Amino acid sequence: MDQVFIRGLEVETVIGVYDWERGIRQRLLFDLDMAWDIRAAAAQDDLSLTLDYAAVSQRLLTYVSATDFELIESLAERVAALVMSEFSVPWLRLTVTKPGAVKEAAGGVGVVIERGTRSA
Ligand SMILES: Nc1nc2c(c(=O)[nH]1)N=C([C@H](O)[C@@H](O)CO)CN2
Repeated sequence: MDQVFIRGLEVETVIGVYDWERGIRQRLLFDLDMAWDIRAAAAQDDLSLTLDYAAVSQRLLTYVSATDFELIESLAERVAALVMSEFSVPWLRLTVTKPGAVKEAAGGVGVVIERGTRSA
């Protein structure tokens, strides 16, 4: 299964459960692996036949920066649904990392979700 990916997309948004988090913006990182058969685009060297990672990135920057969820789980579900419906992605794996949430966790903390159907 071919994939188009995005790594370490940084977005600042309102996110968090606690009162002190509701009035600030915090940095989140998004990693996305998205199923896409790239053969037609490669054969014709044509961007319109593939999944445009720049377009997906821009959409996520716009969407996420305007949200204010408490849980990263809630945000992850919305982002996955948006990417699948707006870009016709049949399967994805999404990692949302909240880098500053646990200071002792050097690599950040977060969630990983997989949604959709992954073909062979
Ligand atoms: N599984 C989760 N655990 C926690 C979350 C979350 O969104 N998902 N959020 C918090 C707080 O907002 C925390 O990030 C503040 O430092 C705690 N645990």
